[in-house]
This record gives sequence, structure tokens and C-alpha cells, in this order.
Amino acid sequence: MVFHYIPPRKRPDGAARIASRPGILLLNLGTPDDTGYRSVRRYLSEFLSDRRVIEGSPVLWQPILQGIVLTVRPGKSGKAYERIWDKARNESPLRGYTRSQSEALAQRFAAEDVPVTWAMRYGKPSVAVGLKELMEHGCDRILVMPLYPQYSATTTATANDQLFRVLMKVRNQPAIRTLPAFPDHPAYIDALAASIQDGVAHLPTPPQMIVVSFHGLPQEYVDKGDSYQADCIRTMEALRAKLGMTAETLVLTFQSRFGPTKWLEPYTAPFVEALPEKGVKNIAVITPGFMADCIETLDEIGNEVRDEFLAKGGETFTLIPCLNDSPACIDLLEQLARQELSGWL
Ligand SMILES: C=CC1=C(C)c2cc3[nH]c(cc4nc(cc5[nH]c(cc1n2)c(C)c5CCC(=O)O)C(CCC(=O)O)=C4C)c(C)c3C=C
Ligand SMILES: [Fe+2]
Ligand SMILES: [Fe+2]
Repeated sequence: MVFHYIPPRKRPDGAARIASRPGILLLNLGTPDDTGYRSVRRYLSEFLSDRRVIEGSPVLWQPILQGIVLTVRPGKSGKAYERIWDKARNESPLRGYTRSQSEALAQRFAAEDVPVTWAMRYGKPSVAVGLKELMEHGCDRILVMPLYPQYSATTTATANDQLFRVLMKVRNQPAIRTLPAFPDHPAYIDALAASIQDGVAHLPTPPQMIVVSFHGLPQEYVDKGDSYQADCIRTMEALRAKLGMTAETLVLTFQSRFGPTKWLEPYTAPFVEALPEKGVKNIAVITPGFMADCIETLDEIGNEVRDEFLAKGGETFTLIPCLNDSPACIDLLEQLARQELSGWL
């Protein structure tokens, strides 16, 4: 007779245990606590001090950041946050949607007793708080899901950096898996295609073009090897194939340029503003790089770019919502999670 000795596993609280328990942590970018100058300044200061986001020398960057950027930008951004703020819940849409994604995903895993929670790379709730919650539930195996369909060192990698930075102070570490980017996962492409079809199906005037606007990135980061642009192209190619559209009707652009350097092109705002003159007066815009609506989709595209398009002679401008907490989005998150939890459930 052969006896297999399975050593008892240690729980994060130190107690021995036999069975293991997986948990899921959704991670998004972060957002200010309120729209006031101080909160927005604190958020931007943390975000823009991240050396994954601003790669230049901090000796040169910090005086510019602390002296100029954090004097001017919090007021301007605070006003933009005010325009999109969820006043009933007193939080930004990014925060609200990330929480509802987490709650809906938890329902999908309730029968298997897998806890799901959420956290933000910058601001609250912090990665430390999210991890602590799962560890207090006895999770000794954690799947961390950075909610970025396209990889970038400025988003995916810094989320993972923060996770491991927190774990540096944990004595009994849980085992960790991190979700890779999913730029052409069939469930993601299906959800985007369905949201485009739903978004334009009942419009009185069908759009002549669908502009697909991703968050931009400094060209230099791509030149140094960041695979973000290649991932955006993977999403575009899969989406065009799914919808039977071309590079002329489903057009790739990049938004949210920050600072004076060259970023990925074409830039969304000037591209869209030039369309009416070329006879393209009815358009729809989708922002598939964002898993939830946020300041960049609702205000930059939904207000600023829309107003300029209409002012230049555009007639209809339809902003297609992000996947947010739609059933298709929760299906996608569940599929991704089950794939990555393989062997742990
Ligand atoms: C050098 C600056 C920035 C890089 C690089 C960058 C990359 C990047 N960001 C996202 C997703 C989001 N960014 C958001 C807001 C935002 N981004 C920057 C700057 C860079 N982003 C700033 C200064 C801000 C703050 C808003 C403002 O002041 O205009 C958000 C929204 C947050 C919210 O609360 O709504 C998201 C989401 C990606 C995917 C990305 C890399 C490709
Ligand atoms: Fe950004
Ligand atoms: Fe912006």
C-alpha cells in the first residue's frame, strides 16, 4: 500500500490547512476620491510620479510635476470629473463600474465559494486593502486581473508591480497568478462587436464611419519595446474581421495625449474634427481599451471631441458605451477568470 503524504498548507494567518482557496482581485487604474482640487491633485501626483508612466529622469520631471502640472491640471481635471461624476453615489464612473463588475463576477463564482474583490492601482481602495480582504477570507491562491485588454508597461506592468510591492511585506504569501492582456480573446471581440451593432442599430442616420479610439502612449515607449500598439492592432484586426469592416470604415485612433512629445498617431481629436470637411458628418466612436467608462471616454470623447465635431459641421455623433457591467462584460470576465484559474478550482 502506498501512502501519499500531503503536507498541510499554511494559511496566510499562520494556521495549518488542508484545502486551498482561490480568490479573484480585479485591478483598475484609479480615480480621485472627489472632484476637489486637493483630491485630484493627490491622485494625479501619485499617478504621474509612477516611473512606469513617466519614464524620464525624476530629477527633471518632479520639479515640472510639482511646480507646474500639479498647480494647473487638478483644477482643469476636477471640472472634467465634475461633469461626469456619479452624484448619487458620490464616486467616479470608473470606480462604480469596477465595483459592479466585481459584484457581478462574485455572483458567477458564488457556488464555488471563490471570493471576488476589486482595487485600484492609484487611490482607493488600494491594492493592499484588496489583497488583505482576500487573505482574511483564507485565500491562499489569488488570481489578479488587471483590467487592460491591451498590454502596456504603463498599465498592466505597474498594476503587477504594485501587487508584488505589497506582497513584499507579507509573511505568508498567497500563490499568485496574473491575467495577461486579452486583445483578441473571442469573448472580448464578440462583446465589442455586439456593442457596436447595438449602438448603431436604431440610429435614424447610420454612421458613415466608426472611430475606434484607444488611450495613447508616447511613441518612445513603443520604440523601446512596449507591445501596446501591436495589441491595439490585434484588437482592430479581430474586430474588423468579425464585423466584415475595413480600415476605412472602422478606423484606429489614439486619444488623451499628455505633454509635448510625440504619441501614437493618428490623434483622435484632430482626426475627428477634420471629418465633416471631408463629407463624413455622421460617426460613431467606441473606446475598447477601457473596460469601463471614465473621464477619458465620457468627457474627453463624449463632451470635448463631440462638441468640436459638431462645431466643425458634423451632424450626428454617437458614443458607444464601454463594456461596463453589461452581461457580455461579465461573461468575458468569467471566461478569462476560469481560463486562468485552471487547476485551482
Ligand atoms: C504620461 C501620461 C499617461 C500615460 C502614459 C497614460 C497611459 C494610459 N492610461 C490609461 C487609462 C486611463 N487613463 C486615465 C486618466 C489619465 N491618464 C493620464 C495620463 C497618462 N495615461 C492622466 C493625466 C489621466 C487623468 C485624467 C486627466 O487629468 O485628464 C483613465 C481615467 C481615470 C478616471 O478616473 O476616469 C484611464 C482609465 C491607459 C489604458 C494607458 C495606456 C495605454
Ligand atoms: Fe491615462
Ligand atoms: Fe484626458
